[in-house]
Amino acid sequence: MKALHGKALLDDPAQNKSTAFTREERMRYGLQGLLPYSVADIKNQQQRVLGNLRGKRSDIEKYIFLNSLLERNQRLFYRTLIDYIEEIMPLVYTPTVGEACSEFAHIFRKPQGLYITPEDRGRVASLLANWPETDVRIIVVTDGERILGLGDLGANGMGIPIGKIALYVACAGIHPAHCMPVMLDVGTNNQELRNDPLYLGYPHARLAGQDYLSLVDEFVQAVRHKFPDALIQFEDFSSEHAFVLLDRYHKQVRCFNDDIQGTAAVTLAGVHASCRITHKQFADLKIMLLGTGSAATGIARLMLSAFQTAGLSEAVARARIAFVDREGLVVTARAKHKAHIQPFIQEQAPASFLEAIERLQPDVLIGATGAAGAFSEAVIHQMAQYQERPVIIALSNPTSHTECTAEQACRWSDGRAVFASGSPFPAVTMGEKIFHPAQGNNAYIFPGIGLGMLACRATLVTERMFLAAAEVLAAMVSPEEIERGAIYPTLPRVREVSQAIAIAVCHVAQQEGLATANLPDDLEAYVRTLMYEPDY
Ligand SMILES: O=C([O-])CC(=O)C(=O)O
Ligand SMILES: [Mg+2]
Repeated sequence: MKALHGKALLDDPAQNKSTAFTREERMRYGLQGLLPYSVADIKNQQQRVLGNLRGKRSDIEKYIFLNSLLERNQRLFYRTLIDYIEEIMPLVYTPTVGEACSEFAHIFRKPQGLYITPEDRGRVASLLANWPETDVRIIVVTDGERILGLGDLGANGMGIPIGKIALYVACAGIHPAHCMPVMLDVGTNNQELRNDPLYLGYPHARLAGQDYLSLVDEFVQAVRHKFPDALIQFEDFSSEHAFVLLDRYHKQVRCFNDDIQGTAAVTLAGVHASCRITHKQFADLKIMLLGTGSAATGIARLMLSAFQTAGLSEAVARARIAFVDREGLVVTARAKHKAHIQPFIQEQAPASFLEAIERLQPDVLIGATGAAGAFSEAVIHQMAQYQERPVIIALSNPTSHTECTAEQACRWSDGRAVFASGSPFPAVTMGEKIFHPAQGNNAYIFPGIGLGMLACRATLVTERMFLAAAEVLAAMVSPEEIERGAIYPTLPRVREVSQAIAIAVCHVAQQEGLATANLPDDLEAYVRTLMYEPDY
């Protein structure tokens, strides 16, 4: 790290300690006179941060405040995020990050991350060379076409890679200097954005076809060249591009798609854990998925492998997974199907959503539609009619797009639903009982995958790593959490979860012959040494 002095030191977010510089440091670094008298410590500074934060009237103001803290004092930001994760994660991630993306061009303060546009074709490598860090290990990239459940937000989607990177640091202890958020700003088809005089992105229709693919290719190749140890996380692409890009790169480059694979692993973990509440065998479950996008398809694919691992034949496993969309059960009789769900289409008579629940009587209902309210009262009733403890997982983000709220799932099932959701919900009180809904967000998975990849330097990310991550996560749900009806650990345990997932990733990488790092026997201690603990 460059040795800075005086005002430049106070202006560097990675090195700034502000009022916590000691008298001795103030003398050594030419800071005398530049700070008020009192010497604070990080705990003391945290109290000031929390006071200011809690005084803000709206979540978006809190987001802006926290983001400027990150730009002033990285260690204080991360220390506070880690120590108060239940309070602060929803402000830097879902749901607030959704609003922050929608408002991105209006609340913009200071550039963060790397932007690549079609005008940079042919010189993407030189853009990467402008990045101030040299040892990049984690890249989160989006093209902004499907931001959470909010659709095409163009370059406003930069909020997502920034938020995901904050979670890599807070939830898995990846050092901030190893992380790079990237916006592949290929334009937007959101006319309203393009008409906004304050819009900051490339103000044209989206690149398509070969023009699009060749720009992504150039980016991926430039990363390989400039940052050969980096893992690329694809985030919030349209489903179509998500599958095309994953197919194109996953056997060549260290990469994964979080919406397909991360969401699948977190969901699989929740389904596994739910069996401890419902007292069912995993291999006996029937799963119904609402939605046919990247998340739903990713879940079906991973679930299929998990069922086979549990001993089912491929045919039997397939028959346990049903898709429903706007038109009802997805069956062969219907005219057109998306290629990626082809393997899961059932040979059955058509049925509406409610009829499909009646006919198939699924144990688990999973929503990944982006369609608010898709789990209506009638749907939850129908699930509760056939299952003593229906498992309802409403994945869509942000909260405004959730399939149903925790309160709805609880009330409409007479308190019997086992519920989890992508965005957080507060506890629900019903009579004497308090329900603690768990958050089934890929934040429990991707940070640990990244940490594991950083530890073992595997050349590729594989499905077995996500299966292992799901098993680890499910096994970490404590008896007390299960007792409370939760199918995920509480958020303050997320660093412990990420560490365990990282170790599992190392094991899989070794078994699959993909690890290139020399790993010591005591992986637990080793992984812990890699985890950044922000402090002065
Ligand atoms: O960002 C999140 O909270 C989960 C996610 O990947 C998505 O909804 O696209
Ligand atoms: Mg996403």
